[in-house]
This record gives sequence, C-alpha cells and structure tokens, in this order.
Amino acid sequence: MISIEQALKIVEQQEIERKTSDVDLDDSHGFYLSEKISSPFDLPSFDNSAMDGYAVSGIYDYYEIVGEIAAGDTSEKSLQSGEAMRIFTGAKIPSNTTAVVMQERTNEEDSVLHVDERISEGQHIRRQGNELALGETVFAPGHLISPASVGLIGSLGLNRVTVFKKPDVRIISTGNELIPPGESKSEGQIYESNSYALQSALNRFGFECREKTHIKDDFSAVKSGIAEYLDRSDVLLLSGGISVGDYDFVKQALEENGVTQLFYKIFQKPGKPLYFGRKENKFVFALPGNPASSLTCFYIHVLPLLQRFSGAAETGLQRLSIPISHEFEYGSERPIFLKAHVDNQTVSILNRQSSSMIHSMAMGNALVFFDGPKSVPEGEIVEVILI
Ligand SMILES: Nc1nc2c(c(=O)[nH]1)N[C@H]1C(S)=C(S)[C@@H](COP(=O)(O)OP(=O)(O)OC[C@H]3O[C@@H](n4cnc5c(N)ncnc54)[C@H](O)[C@@H]3O)O[C@H]1N2
Ligand code: MOO
Repeated sequence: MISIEQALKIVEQQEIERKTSDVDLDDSHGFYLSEKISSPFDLPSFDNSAMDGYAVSGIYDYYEIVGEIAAGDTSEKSLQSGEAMRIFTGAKIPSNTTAVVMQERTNEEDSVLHVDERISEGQHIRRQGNELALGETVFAPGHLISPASVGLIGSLGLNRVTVFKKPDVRIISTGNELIPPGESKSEGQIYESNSYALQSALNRFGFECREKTHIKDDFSAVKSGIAEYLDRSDVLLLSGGISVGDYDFVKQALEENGVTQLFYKIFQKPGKPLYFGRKENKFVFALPGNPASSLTCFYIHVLPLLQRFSGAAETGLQRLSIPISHEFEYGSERPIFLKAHVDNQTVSILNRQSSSMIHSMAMGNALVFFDGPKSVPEGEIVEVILI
C-alpha cells in the first residue's frame, strides 16, 4: 500500500506522448495551449478614448469644437491648443490631445465647449500598449483556454490556435449485480450508476467519454472487453471488481492484456483498492466499485492524469483552507476525504459518509481532507478541495 502523495507522484512522473492539433478559436475553449502566444502588436494599438465626450487640447475652461471622431474612424486628426473634438468610447485620440472630458461634465453652445471640472492631464485616455506590449508573452504552453483567454486571443487578431489533443477516454463497469437505470430490477440487483457519474465528471472537466459498456463478472468477458476498449483508448476507466473477492477479475485481466501495474492500493479512505497501470502510451485506472470511492478517486487521482495528458501546466482541483462550522472527530488511521459543503467561507462535513453512499457527495460541493485521526473544534481551519 502506498501513500496518497506517492500515488500522485507516480501519476505526475509519467512520460506522456502528446499530440497537437490546430483548432478554430470558436472551438478552443477548454483545451490547453501547446504553443506560446506573444502579442503581435501593442494592445491597445492606438491611444483611444475611455468615454463618450470631448478630446481637448490644453487645459482651459472652454474650447472651440472643431469636429467629431467616431469609433472605427481611421483618419488622422489633430487638435490645436484651445480646440476640442467630439469623441466616443474606443475612438482614436487626435494628436495633441491633453485629456478627454466626459460629456456629462460639459455644456455645448454655438460650437463652444464649457468644461465644469478641473481637467487632469491624460484623463480618460487609454494609452497604446497599456494592456500588452508588442512581443510580450501572453500565454505559455499548458495554459487552459478560458472564455476570457478566448477573448484575449481574439483581440490579438488570431482565429486559430495550436492545442494539445484530449485523451480518448472509455469506461467499463463490471459486476453481475448491476442493471441499467430505466429497467425494472429484482431483489439482489442494483442500478449501475458509476459509469454515469464518471461520464458526467469527465464532461464537467472538459473531457468526453467516447464509449462505455458493462461487463459481467466473467474472467474471459472482462479480459476480452478490456482488450477491445484498451485498443481504442488513451485512458481506460474501469469500475468495480478490483478488490480481493472471488469475482474480482479486473487486475488479472489487465495483466493478461499486457498492462503494467504502476500502483495498486492507496492508504486512503475511500478508494483504497485503486489500481493504476499503463501499456505503452495508454493508461488504465481500475476504480473501486463503491460509488463514493469511484468518484473520489476520479477527482483526486484520475483528473490530474487526464489534465497532464492534455498538456496542462497545472493539475488538480482548487484547494482552500477555511474554518469548519462545527466540531468534528475522526478516529481512523487512514487519511480521509470527507464529503462536505462549503458555504459563506465555512465548511460543514455532511452525514452519510460511507463509501457505498453517493448521497452526501450529491448534496456537497467539496471534500475535507484529514491526513489521519483528528479532533477539531468549531472554527478550526481545515483543508478543503472544491469538487
Ligand atoms: N475482504 C475485503 N473486502 C473488501 C476490501 C478489502 O480490502 N478486503 N475492500 C473494500 C473496499 S475499501 C472497497 S472500496 C470495495 C471495492 O471493491 P471492488 O472494486 O471490487 O468493487 P465491487 O466489489 O465490484 O463493488 C463494490 C460495491 O460497489 C457497488 N458497485 C460496483 N459497481 C457499481 C456501479 N457501476 N454502480 C453502482 N454501484 C456499483 C457494488 O454493488 C458493491 O456494493 O471492496 C471492499 N471489500
Ligand atoms: O476504500 Mo473503500 O473505498 O473504503 O470503501
């Protein structure tokens, strides 16, 4: 059995062959850049007005209005001292402009502009290059393209970017007791829910499940199912059948498919019997069947691999240190991820923590991590992982 840190390190140290592709800016959201992007020009590339109002030259109480400039006007315009031009937000500033005055602070009469405020030099002018300088590095490879990143890339005039391809992910659930939701069930059967939870967790973080299937606890069916799916996948997720029971065939079936074990069993709760292996550039996680174990293992161990495979510079979920809203005692030696809810800067640990229960995870939005037995009073700062 290895520690959580050792398991995370093993995932982090995997050499991964990544592929890249050129995508339209419209389709780039959620990918990680494989190229560096530098600014091809100063941004903004010309001095422009931050307000609707008047560009004025010199500092006076009144000016002669000599013209108008609208946003998008590309002509060269110039002011003499004592002159003003009507100007609109985003329009190019005429040369010799001292400041822009908001129209609310002025009165206009017979082409004479009266100013009701003390003008300070440079006010309401957005200077060339004050957001980005020509040649400045905007994004390093590995940057996750967010909506704001898409906006910034577009404002640099780029309509295509080179990104890392996402892994092809497939899911196999195993277990004789499982039947699909929607069918009527008999005593002794339960509804298969892990593959649905895993698929939606994939989607939530920008990944796709290409295919999923269910296989009964039959060694040769599990072995041939793994062979077929592994062949087509970059990352294969299995659920169930990875513990020590007589019908837990997954580990042996992986071995017989040429998968090399990188770790099996982590000193953690839930998700102790997690398996991680690889075959060439393909990775396999066999997740414990208990629903909360399978999803917790996804958040803590699978997600960082998927992110690294996709070229991410930073992996894992956001962590916070915030006060707990109630006292709590935890007795077991195994480091634990507890289902919890973060609200107004405090965190509450939820009831129904068993690995077999998904209810508290469905009600929560976080995991509280304790690295061993703890007795914490209300208000104690605890480590929280947002899920
Ligand atoms: N003798 C031991 N027994 C168990 C140990 C152990 O160390 N020694 N570990 C326990 C722990 S911890 C876990 S976690 C589970 C993991 O077992 P498996 O990965 O082999 O999972 P299964 O036995 O197939 O199923 C466990 C549980 O989860 C339900 N399940 C399975 N798949 C799904 C699914 N797709 N959707 C919903 N629910 C699912 C299944 O019915 C079982 O109730 O082993 C312990 N045992
Ligand atoms: O590790 Mo198991 O996931 O505790 O139930």
